[in-house]
Amino acid sequence: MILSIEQVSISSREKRLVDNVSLSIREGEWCALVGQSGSGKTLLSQAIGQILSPNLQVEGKILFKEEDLLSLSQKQMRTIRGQKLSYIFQDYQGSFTPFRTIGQHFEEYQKAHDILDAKMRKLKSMDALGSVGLDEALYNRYPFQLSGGQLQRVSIAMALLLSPDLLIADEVTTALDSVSGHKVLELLARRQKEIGCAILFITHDWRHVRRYATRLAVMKEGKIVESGGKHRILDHPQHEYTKQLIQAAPTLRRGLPSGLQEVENV
Ligand SMILES: Nc1ncnc2c1ncn2[C@@H]1O[C@H](COP(=O)(O)OP(=O)(O)OP(=O)(O)O)[C@@H](O)[C@H]1O
Repeated sequence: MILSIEQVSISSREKRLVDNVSLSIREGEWCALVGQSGSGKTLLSQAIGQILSPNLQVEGKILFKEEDLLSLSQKQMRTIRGQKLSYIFQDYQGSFTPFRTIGQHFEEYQKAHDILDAKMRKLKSMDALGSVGLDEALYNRYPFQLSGGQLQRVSIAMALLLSPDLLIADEVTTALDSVSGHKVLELLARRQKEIGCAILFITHDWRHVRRYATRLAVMKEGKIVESGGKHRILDHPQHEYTKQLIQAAPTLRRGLPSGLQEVENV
């Protein structure tokens, strides 16, 4: 296992928001985390990298390559984030500083991870842009000069720059139109194969679960109610809530077994 979340709870002063959750992710797998808004998916993913808001308390264990992340200091976590564990968020705009070029973002990211050779940094940045199908000319552009899809591709390039073992992708296509979203995910799937990282993929879109996930966990009101192989869950959901979610998903109601690809209008 690359990641074992063991009996993790997250609480604010008033309330327990994530309740005794356990979940494991294997090397190289694509694990989708689904569930209604407010069920605690984002909080759980933030607990992994210790980027939870300071008003929240977390208990339990999060073993990442056998090491309990919850026992590490912020300084130790900074070396893990980016190098071994990285994030892509829905709000890709917020991940970029408007008055810095794409190249400057790449520069800072690498300097923060002790890549001290300037030539090497430039080379890696250009390579990374190429790896997500973007023209090298974008290096000198500002974020506002790129489309949403291009910016999200830059986010992917940056998140994968140091070949992490685990990528956490939180609703990364929600802010994109469906064509751009589709391209971004196809690219992510290709890059995942090349790098071999595991992905924790938070989504509301069952088409994406069907197409990309290998495993699936379903969250409801702070608990994981069901988890397992994608085909098992899509074809034979056990929990009533999972059944309801699948029934409500328009493209899955047509009754295709999960192994069959349907033609999607994206
Ligand atoms: N810093 C915080 N303090 C108190 N409550 C919070 C905090 N952050 C999130 N919450 C609450 O925790 C619950 C879970 O939030 P979370 O963002 O993890 O849900 P989610 O499943 O990711 O939802 P969505 O699918 O809409 O993104 C929500 O009720 C939210 O309001």
